[in-house]
Amino acid sequence: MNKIIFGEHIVKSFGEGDEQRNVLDGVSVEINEGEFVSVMGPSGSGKSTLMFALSGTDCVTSGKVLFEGEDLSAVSENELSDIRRNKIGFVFQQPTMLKNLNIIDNIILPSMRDNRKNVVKISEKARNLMKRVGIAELENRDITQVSGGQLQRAGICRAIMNNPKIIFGDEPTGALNSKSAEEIMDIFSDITAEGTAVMLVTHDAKVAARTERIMFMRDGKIVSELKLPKFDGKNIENRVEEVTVKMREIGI
Ligand SMILES: Nc1ncnc2c1ncn2[C@@H]1O[C@H](COP(=O)(O)OP(=O)(O)OP(=O)(O)O)[C@@H](O)[C@H]1O
Repeated sequence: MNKIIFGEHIVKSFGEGDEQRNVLDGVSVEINEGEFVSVMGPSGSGKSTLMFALSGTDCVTSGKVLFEGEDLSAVSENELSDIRRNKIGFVFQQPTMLKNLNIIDNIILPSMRDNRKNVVKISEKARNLMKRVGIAELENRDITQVSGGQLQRAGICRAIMNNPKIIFGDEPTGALNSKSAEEIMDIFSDITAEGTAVMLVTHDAKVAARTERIMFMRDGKIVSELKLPKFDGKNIENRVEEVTVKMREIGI
């Protein structure tokens, strides 16, 4: 399996002098093509900071992040923004969409930046993705005229427009009811089956239980990992129980 990301002994500190604190304290992590992974841990344990470090959003204080073998701290600003734009997708709890654009325009906007001439092709791709995630009929709606789950589906379409190698999700189902959350997790599962890796940061055992590898963080370190078989639609209760037991074990 191809390695997409390799983070080696990542340290990220904030503050100076006596105030300096390692929010990531020597984290090593590997994410492979098509892997579905999640990160859990108490509030403030460094989950989002890890996501920002692995995605090149934020630089690391020491250690390395290799993206498909390329050291993110050694590439130029332009190369880094190319990687972030074309190889990485982001999905947040609240999709950040522009209010004056309808759903499809919000989805295609980031792809248009490099490719103004291909608007027909890009729109066609967006329509296919919207169909796939069940929001085909909403393309002309204003972003205020759709549900939270539908908006999140649009956010996922936007994140996968450029066929990224990996999608990072920060509590992507945090604002959704349980049915919508499950549907979003089904979409992530499908995406990983096609080879795109997905890494989710979550507090929700049910979300983590859908992934295949759960990293548990505490005080800036990965203190434990749980591997689960690929989810086949069955026995979610047992998976949630396994995650919950592990959470209790490490005091989350
Ligand atoms: N830019 C920053 N400057 C200073 N401290 C920061 C900065 N970003 C994060 N921190 C601190 O780093 C620690 C880890 O933050 P992080 O957001 O990674 O935690 P988290 O595990 O994602 O928490 P939560 O579950 O609450 O989202 C926190 O104590 C936070 O206050």
